[in-house]
Amino acid sequence: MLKVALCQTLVSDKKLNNLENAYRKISRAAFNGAKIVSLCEMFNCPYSGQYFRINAEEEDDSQSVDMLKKVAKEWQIYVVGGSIPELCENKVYNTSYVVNPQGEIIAKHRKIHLFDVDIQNGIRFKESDFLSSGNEVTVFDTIYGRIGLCICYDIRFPELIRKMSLMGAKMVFVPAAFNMTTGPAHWTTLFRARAIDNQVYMFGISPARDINGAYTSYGHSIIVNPWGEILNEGSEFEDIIYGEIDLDYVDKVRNEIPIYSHRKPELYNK
Ligand SMILES: NC(=O)CC(=O)C(=O)O
Repeated sequence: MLKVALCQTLVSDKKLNNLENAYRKISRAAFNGAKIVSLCEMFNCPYSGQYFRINAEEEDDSQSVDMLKKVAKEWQIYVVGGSIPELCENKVYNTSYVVNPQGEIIAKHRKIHLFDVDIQNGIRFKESDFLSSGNEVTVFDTIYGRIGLCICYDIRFPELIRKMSLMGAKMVFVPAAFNMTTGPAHWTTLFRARAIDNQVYMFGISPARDINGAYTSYGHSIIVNPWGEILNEGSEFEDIIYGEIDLDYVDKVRNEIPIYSHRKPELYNK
């Protein structure tokens, strides 16, 4: 069994506080036996357009990435570093870095699909006013197997998670920040659906809810198994959500319902 932890942190506009809080939460999760620990989307600044560029960091000169490397090495764990605003050639990306137990970056995902929505009587958000989009599907290898990684709105594109699964991922991490319109409506269903679709473990990692913040996150960080069952789910408050993962269970479910050998992509992959 593999212990995984999701750190649902309360993110403020004080970057150093966010980094210290993330460092403490990751350390506590590792002390409690977690071997893979993940943070939420935009763990170093609020998930709101006006904060992205002023908090953006270049990969080679990043307090946030340095913290991830330090804590991963200290505790000999994998850290999925939620996401941060990444500055590169004057563009800002919503980027997740993954660090191995040696403190090295082993993967980097730039959010592919930007959250541009306008929901009547609900949320209006235009991420593309502030951010540029990534264009790569991200999987990475660990001693526990291959893992997929995407960010928040990316989960709404089933083809993306299917692609990661076809590339060999048995677990998919999704640092995310759903809100009070789409969270109650879609969060749980999306994670359960992608888990059942692809027979993978799905991990959703949200910031804690800040009702006074510029953007109110839903919270409810979640772990779903390949059968679509919720193994653990947080509340709206700060917390660490743990799950015991059995990767043989992925194979068991895939043998019982062999969708990968039954699929007929020639009919629908046009
Ligand atoms: N914030 C996002 O990127 C996505 C989201 O909140 C949603 O899909 O709903």
